[in-house]
Amino acid sequence: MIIKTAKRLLSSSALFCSPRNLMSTNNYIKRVSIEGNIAVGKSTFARLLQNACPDWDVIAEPVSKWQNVDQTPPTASSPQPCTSNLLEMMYRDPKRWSYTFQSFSCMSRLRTQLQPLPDTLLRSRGGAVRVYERSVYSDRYIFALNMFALGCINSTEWAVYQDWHSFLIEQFGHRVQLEGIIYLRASPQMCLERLNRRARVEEQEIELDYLEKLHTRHEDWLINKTTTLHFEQLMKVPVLVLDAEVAFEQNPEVQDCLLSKVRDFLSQL
Ligand SMILES: Nc1ncnc2c1ncn2[C@@H]1O[C@H](COP(=O)(O)OP(=O)(O)OP(=O)(O)O)[C@@H](O)[C@H]1O
Ligand SMILES: Nc1nc(=O)c2ncn([C@H]3C[C@H](O)[C@@H](CO)O3)c2[nH]1
Repeated sequence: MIIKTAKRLLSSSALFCSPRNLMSTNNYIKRVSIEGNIAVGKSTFARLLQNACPDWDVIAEPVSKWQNVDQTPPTASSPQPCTSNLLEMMYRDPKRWSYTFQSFSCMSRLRTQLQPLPDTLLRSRGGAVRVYERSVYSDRYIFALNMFALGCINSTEWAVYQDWHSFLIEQFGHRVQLEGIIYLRASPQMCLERLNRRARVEEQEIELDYLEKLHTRHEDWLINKTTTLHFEQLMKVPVLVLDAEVAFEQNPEVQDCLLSKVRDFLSQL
């Protein structure tokens, strides 16, 4: 009877409905987002986490969706799907495309955060962990807010964005909450260096000033706590700050140190 009930709970979205995401008496799902400036190393760190903790469900930021927005479904007469690169459009003409970009990025993040848990995660012993690269919260409190401050989103667009963002987050409630945030922190200069080394074509025009503004947004939200937030639970989410200035990619000792900080953090959530 208990097993049947647990199976039903695990296989349904009821999993997300209780205040602490109860999976069974001793088992919780812990959802954590990795936040940080552009090119600080979130994807690299996410891959490191996935390799070190194969039981965890680590979900990448849906950048390729933004680079390939389907315009029309393929038909018999035109079998090649026609796509546009919204990331490139946003960087090329931010005043024209920032609102469109934020609505699409936020929707894609929401979809990601609402994805049902895979069976492997549900079976994991000692509690399930899901890690997202960024979240619906950084969409608003880092990027959209910054675009508004820069005048790339006008006040009507900002009011509309905030209205539907608040409505959706309130409607989905526990299903889109986070139990923790990992903040990868490095200087904007270091991020620019990594960004240039990575050389993503859409990002060629990004300047230090833009990364400095985004850095300040992260600091205000996650360290100084001066950003005005609109969700009570978000104000209380614990934040683990990791020094991402160090080159951890080729350094197993630094990797082990970072991983143990993450494990300790998760064990306390
Ligand atoms: N700790 C590190 N030390 C040195 N280089 C790094 C480090 N972390 C990442 N890199 C390199 O920096 C570049 C950017 O890393 P990555 O793509 O992981 O950044 P990101 O934070 O996911 O970027 P975005 O904000 O665009 O999603 C890559 O070339 C990666 O190899
Ligand atoms: N304007 C804007 N709003 C977002 O919500 C957002 N999220 C990510 N990005 C940019 C940063 C990297 O170039 C690239 C990959 O992270 O996409 C964003 N840009």
